[in-house]
Amino acid sequence: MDIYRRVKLNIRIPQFSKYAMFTLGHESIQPQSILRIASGALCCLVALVLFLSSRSAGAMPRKRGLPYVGSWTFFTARHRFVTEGIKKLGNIFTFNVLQDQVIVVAGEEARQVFFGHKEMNFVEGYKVLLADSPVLQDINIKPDAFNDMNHFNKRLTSMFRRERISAVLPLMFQDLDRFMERWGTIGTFNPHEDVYNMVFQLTIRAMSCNEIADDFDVVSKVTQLYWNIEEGSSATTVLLPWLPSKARTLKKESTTALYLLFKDVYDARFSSDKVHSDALQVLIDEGDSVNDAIQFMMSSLFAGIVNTGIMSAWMMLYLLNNPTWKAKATEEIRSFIAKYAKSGGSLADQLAQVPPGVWDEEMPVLDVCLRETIRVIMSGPALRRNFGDDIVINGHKIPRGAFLAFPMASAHHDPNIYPDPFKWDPDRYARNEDKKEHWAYLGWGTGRHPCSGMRFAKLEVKTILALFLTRYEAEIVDESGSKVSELPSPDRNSR
Ligand code: HEM
Repeated sequence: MDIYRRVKLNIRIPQFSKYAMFTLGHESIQPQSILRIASGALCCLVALVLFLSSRSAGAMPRKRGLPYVGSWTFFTARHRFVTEGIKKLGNIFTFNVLQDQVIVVAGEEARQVFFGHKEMNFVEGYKVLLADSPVLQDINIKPDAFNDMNHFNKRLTSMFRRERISAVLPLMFQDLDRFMERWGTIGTFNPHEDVYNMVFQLTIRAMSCNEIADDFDVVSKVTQLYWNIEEGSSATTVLLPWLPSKARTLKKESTTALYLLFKDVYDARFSSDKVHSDALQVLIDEGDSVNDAIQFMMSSLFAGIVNTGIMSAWMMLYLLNNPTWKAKATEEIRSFIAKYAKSGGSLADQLAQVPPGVWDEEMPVLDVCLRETIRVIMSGPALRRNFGDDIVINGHKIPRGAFLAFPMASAHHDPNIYPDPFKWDPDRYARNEDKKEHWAYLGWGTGRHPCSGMRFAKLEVKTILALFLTRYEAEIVDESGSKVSELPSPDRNSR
């Protein structure tokens, strides 16, 4: 049996002042100062007419942006841009990004169309307005069959078959064990770094290849390339794709480096007789070409890591800050160890003996804690593009080709659905608060695009928390080492 260890979690406090100042300085002041430079009463009159016409009956309220590029803030502080827009302009408003129209919609009626209508195109919405997932075409390589989301979802299903999870679960616990060993028996760590890194490790283990997952240094290299690519998707790279920039060059170089790293592993497999049983082998066995296999491994990193990392880190913090729920969660895990871990070993070995079906379906306490963590934390907008005919939402026409943004916060933080919405309270599901309106809970998506990685994401979060809670006594401290009794709010505007 492992000895208990003590660890202090060092949490990073977000810099709110930066965002507050930005609110005043950018979106609202800038258009007025331009008017002032143009000077005079005529301009003021024009502004007044524009303002009044945008509010007249039937016209969709409009949030004005900068000349030519449109609403830059949508890319730099998306959550604030959207929630302030709804507060000022109501449950539908529009703005421009270059020549494209984006329409923000909120409310129950909007949810039905946004998530349920067959012409609301998921891939186009994210591709154009987010553009952060690397595709091989960016580096002039053509995948063979990996052309759409269906292909990716089909391969994810193969990865998450129960027999595959049974095979990979012990390796995931070995990874976590090795990772936590590096903390020693006492010390501090930052969950927003170390927990993300654990998620990287688990994702690479389950969805790429053992050659990389076995070597922490190579995993770190992949992690660095991942963040380079993420940073290469800034407002500038999305809005001004023709503008040469350091970020874009770094993104291209990192995508190439990631491709070559995966390709070396793929090629080495063919010159060796060793039998493998990892995700890459599943892809090879399913007949994927080298480029399709690499595109899958790259996409799985970008589909899964950020959300899973954020939710695992915040769930750890919420549990440590709520002794009652922490005790319930720890008890739940211990009861399964007692029931299933017959052959002993380290805590990691014992947890690996709990069957996949139990992780999937029989952990109501961890499930409800994760559900609540996602509700509180997930606030940014989901994105779509209308690929069908014009449709009507909230009394306004959504033209064919328009982009749509639906802020998750408009459901998750609506006090009429979830009273005291920023309070972390897993008991609210026993009170059926999430059943008050249709599709009031969106944490795993709904309608036509529910999350296809949900089962694996839940497994990752639970394995990290299970080993952590049973192994450590922990408290939360700030950067100066003082105990924190109230958690800071998440930085909702970071990408
Ligand atoms: C805690 C972690 C996660 C959360 C909270 C989460 C949440 C979501 C949400 C809300 C959506 C719907 C987005 C929309 O409607 O615009 C979604 C879709 C999706 N997620 Fe996740 N996700 C997580 C982890 C993962 C992982 C680990 C993977 C795979 C490796 C994954 C793969 C996907 C895919 C492929 C879709 C699109 C499905 C489709 O279009 O059919 N997710 N996820």
